[in-house]
Amino acid sequence: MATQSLHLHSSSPHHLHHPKLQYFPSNSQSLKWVCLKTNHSFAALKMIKKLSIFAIDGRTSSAEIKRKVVKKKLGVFVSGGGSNFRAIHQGIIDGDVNGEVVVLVTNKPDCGGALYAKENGIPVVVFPKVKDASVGVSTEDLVASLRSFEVDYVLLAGYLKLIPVELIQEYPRNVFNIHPSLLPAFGGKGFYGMKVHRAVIASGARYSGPTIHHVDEKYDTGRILAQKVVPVYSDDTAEKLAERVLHEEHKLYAEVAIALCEDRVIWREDGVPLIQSEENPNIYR
Ligand SMILES: Nc1nc2c(c(=O)[nH]1)N[C@@H](CN(C=O)c1ccc(C(=O)N[C@@H](CCC(=O)O)C(=O)O)cc1)CN2
Ligand SMILES: NCC(=O)N[C@@H]1O[C@H](COP(=O)([O-])[O-])[C@@H](O)[C@H]1O
Repeated sequence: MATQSLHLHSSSPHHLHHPKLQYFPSNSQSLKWVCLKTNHSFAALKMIKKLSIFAIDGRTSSAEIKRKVVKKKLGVFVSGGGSNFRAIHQGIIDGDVNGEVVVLVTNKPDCGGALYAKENGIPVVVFPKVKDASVGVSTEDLVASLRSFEVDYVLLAGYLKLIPVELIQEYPRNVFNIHPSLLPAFGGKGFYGMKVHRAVIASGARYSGPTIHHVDEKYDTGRILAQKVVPVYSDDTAEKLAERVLHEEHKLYAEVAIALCEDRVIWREDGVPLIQSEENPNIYR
């Protein structure tokens, strides 16, 4: 593979024109890093700015480069089995998600997600306090705890309690949730777990699917970031539909986690979050 030096030019005030930052792409996939001469490469420039100045011996792939970027710290909230949490964690283990789960928060300290966290050495925080028990933290202590873990993003994954406004104010654009229907349909207070799928089937809807959205003060009213359509069949039970939707949830949340950890979630002027394409930074969805 021919090697080429990377001369960085940006209209940003932080010119990154460093003759010593030589990047020798080792495969065609890395070529996108070469000739960053337009504003659209600013995301890539930010990525590179985080890298130390280092010589690349020509064997380093862009995936290895990504791994040298500082990992994002994730705080995951669960109330049940935690299969979405495990899907995100598997994405980290596989090297696809450039992050780490630094804390698991739950209102059910014995749930499957909490047990998985303990088995994997991930600290568990109980919120809100369990009734009539000393276990659990206050809202103030929860926020302080997330800050102490230096959490960058809060990901709700089957968490069944209302996130307090104090946390949302502390993390104004950094809390996301997955819901098992195509919001705004079948969302809000009372719509969680199998209740959602039963309502979808009872309505006669022909399509359902997961939604990942920004979290605001109310249940399921935050702006939508990502969705995937799943067919609803005439003979579907709530359990069969739940299984079909959950399969797509795992893929969608891993995709969103990858984008978040690569700073590829961009906010439109009207407040809608978009995912910037990894292949072409001019494309958003
Ligand atoms: N501030 C926010 N908090 C939470 C949101 C949100 O969008 N904003 N999303 C929920 C997750 N969720 C749907 O995606 C959801 C979870 C739970 C409920 C609900 O009605 N809960 C019951 C209590 C259930 C229980 O304790 O077992 C209730 O509040 O009466 C609706 C939607 C997470 N938090
Ligand atoms: N309204 C919130 C809600 O219903 N969330 C849903 O709870 C399930 C948790 O499964 P998991 O614990 O295996 O990830 C998921 O289907 C998620 O969409």
